[in-house]
Amino acid sequence: MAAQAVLRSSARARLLSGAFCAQRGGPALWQHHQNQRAFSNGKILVEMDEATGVAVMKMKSPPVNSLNLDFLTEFSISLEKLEIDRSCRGLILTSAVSKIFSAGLDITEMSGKSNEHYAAFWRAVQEMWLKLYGSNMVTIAAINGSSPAGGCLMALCCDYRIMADNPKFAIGLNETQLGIVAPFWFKDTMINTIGNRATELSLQLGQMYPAPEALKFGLVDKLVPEDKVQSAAAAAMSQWLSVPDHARQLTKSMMRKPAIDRLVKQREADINNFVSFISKDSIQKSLQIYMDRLKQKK
Ligand SMILES: CCCCC/C=C\C/C=C\CCC/C=C/C(=O)SCCNC(=O)CCNC(=O)[C@H](O)C(C)(C)COP(=O)(O)OP(=O)(O)OC[C@H]1O[C@@H](n2cnc3c(N)ncnc32)[C@H](O)[C@@H]1OP(=O)(O)O
Repeated sequence: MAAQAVLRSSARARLLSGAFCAQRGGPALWQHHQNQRAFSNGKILVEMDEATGVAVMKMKSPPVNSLNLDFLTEFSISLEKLEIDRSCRGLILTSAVSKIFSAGLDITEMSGKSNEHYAAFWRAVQEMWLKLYGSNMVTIAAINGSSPAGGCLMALCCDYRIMADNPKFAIGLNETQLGIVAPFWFKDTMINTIGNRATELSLQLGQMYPAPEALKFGLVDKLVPEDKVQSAAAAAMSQWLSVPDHARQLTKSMMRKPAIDRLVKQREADINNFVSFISKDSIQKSLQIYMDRLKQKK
C-alpha cells in the first residue's frame, strides 16, 4: 500500500496546489441534480449516482478517443477527483463515441515533436496507468467499441471487463504492428490478466482480438449485446460492491503492487527510454507509414 499511498498523496497535493488546474483553467465543478452529480471537463464526462456511490466516466473525444496530452491530463484529474471522494466506491469506464472505446495513444503526439514534448506525454501516460491500475475503487470497463493498444491498456487496468458482443470490435496490444514496442508495464498488466504465454504471443504478433476471441483469451471477462453493456456493467458493479471495501482493496493492492512499484522505481528511466526510442528516425518513419495507411484505408 505504501507506493499507492505515496502516489495518492502526491497526486492529491498536485491537485490541491492547482498545478493541473492552472494549466487547464480550473477544475470542473460538480453539478447537482437530485441524487445525481456530474462534471465534465471537455473530453470526459463523469456522472455519479450518490445512492450507489458509482461513477460512470464517459470518454468523449471524437473521432476515436485517442489519448493525447490534454485527454490524459483531464483523465488523471477526473480520476483523482473521484479517488479522493469517499462517497465514490466504484467507477465504470466507457465511451460516449459510437463504436470506439479508445484508439489508444494519440500517434500524432509521438510524431515530429520535441524530446521535451515526448517526455511530458509519456509522463502523462504513466500517470494515467498508475492512477487507474492503482485505484482503490472498483473499476469496470464497459467496452462498447474497438480498443487497440493504449485503449486496451486502460481496459486491462480495470478490475473487470465487459465488452459488446460484436466481432467488428477488436481489442489488443497491437504496438508491434506500428513498429513500436509495448513497455514493460503494459506487458506486466497484460501478463497479470491473461498469463505469460498468451501475452508473449499477443505482444509479439501485435494481435488484435475480435470480441469473441478476446473472451476466449480472458482479455475480457464477459460479452453482452451492444445495448446491454452499460446495464451489465452496473449489475457487475453491485456484485463487486457487495464485498467489504477494505478486504477487496488490500487484495487488489497485493496483486498489483509489485507491478506498480516497478514503474514507480524506474519512472524517470522509463521516460528517458521512451524519448530515445520514439525519437529515432527509423521509429518515426514506421509511425508515419502506419498513419498514412490508416488514412488511405478510407
Ligand atoms: C526493450 C526496448 C523497449 C523500448 C520501449 C520504450 C518505450 C515504449 C515505446 C513506445 C510505446 C508506445 C505505446 C503505444 C501505444 C499506443 O496506443 S499506439 C496507438 C495504437 N492505436 C492504433 O493502432 C489505432 C489506430 N486506429 C484504428 O485502428 C482505427 O482508427 C479505429 C480506432 C479502429 C477506428 O476506425 P474508424 O472508425 O474507421 O476511424 P478512422 O480509422 O477513419 O479514424 C478516424 C480518424 O482518427 C485518426 N486516428 C485513429 N487512431 C488514431 C490514433 N491512435 N492516434 C491519432 N489519430 C488516430 C485517423 O487517422 C482518422 O483521422 P482523419 O479523419 O483521417 O484525419
